[in-house]
Amino acid sequence: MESTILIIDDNPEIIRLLSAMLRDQARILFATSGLAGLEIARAQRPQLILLDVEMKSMDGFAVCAHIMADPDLRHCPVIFVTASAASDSEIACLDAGAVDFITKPLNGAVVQARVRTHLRLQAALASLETLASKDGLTGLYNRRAFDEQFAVELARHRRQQSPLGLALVDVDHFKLYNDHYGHQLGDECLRRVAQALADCARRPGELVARYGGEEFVVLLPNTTAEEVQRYGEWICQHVRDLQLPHGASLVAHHVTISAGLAAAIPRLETTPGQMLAATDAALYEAKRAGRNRSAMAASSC
Ligand SMILES: Nc1nc2c(ncn2[C@@H]2O[C@H](COP(=O)(O)OP(=O)(O)OP(=O)(O)O)[C@@H](O)[C@H]2O)c(=O)[nH]1
Repeated sequence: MESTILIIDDNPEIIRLLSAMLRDQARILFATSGLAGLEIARAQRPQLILLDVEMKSMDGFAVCAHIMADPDLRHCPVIFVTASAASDSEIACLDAGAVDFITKPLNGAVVQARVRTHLRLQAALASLETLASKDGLTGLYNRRAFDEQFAVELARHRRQQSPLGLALVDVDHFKLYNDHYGHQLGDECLRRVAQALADCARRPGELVARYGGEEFVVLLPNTTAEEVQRYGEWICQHVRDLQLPHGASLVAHHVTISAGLAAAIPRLETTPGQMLAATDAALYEAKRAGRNRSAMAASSC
């Protein structure tokens, strides 16, 4: 994927020069003021920002402070472009959160080398982040990523007093599936169920994760109890519709799932652990009632 670099400088001549130096390395965006630059950065999420220090209305340090304070932007590396080569000005740039700085007059080879290094580092970091947040077998988010997002969403729904839905999904008689078909086909079955759950996540913000083993968890933002109940029925049907043979199942001839469901407008004292426990109890109830179905948590969280 081609990288994107945002140049923020109030001197169009510098923008033209930098663009000419870097156009073979990345897609170039530019802004001639700090405010416009921040807007473009939020909308386009560039891989690197080249930021002029000495701008008139909002200087580079102020822009950098906004970038560092924004959770969506602070991972984007900033290289300051400055006319001053004095060491206290270098230190000020690095202290402000920049990863590097380039001094004027601009030297094409130096600019290209520094930018290349930071784009490489950024790409390596992005693939490490993917590795750290995704489950290797299914490609879904892993439990760590889910736990992080769940905490964020719970706090947001508490603030906005809107209902947050949660589903805990378990493949029925999966031990028997493994015993019958072998571990490799068991893995393939988990991939197919994971894909089916991912296909059912259609609303913005819905997050499907592998919770562990043959268990999956789904976060359903702004979803009422009735909607969560319908969602539960829908995913059970969707997995039934896959018609994956399960010759050893005690409930059907094909692979089925059970789902525990909960929805709550979080109170001040509601914790992720409480909501998960309520959902887990509902999953237990769905299993107890015969599997191949969903059940709603009885208690409000
Ligand atoms: N193939 C495969 N099997 C896994 C994986 N992770 C966990 N399992 C298996 O999933 C099975 C889960 O078994 P149980 O917890 O007894 O659940 P179950 O057989 O589905 O029974 P119920 O949930 O009560 O319907 C175990 O046999 C695990 O070895 C995996 O990544 N791949």
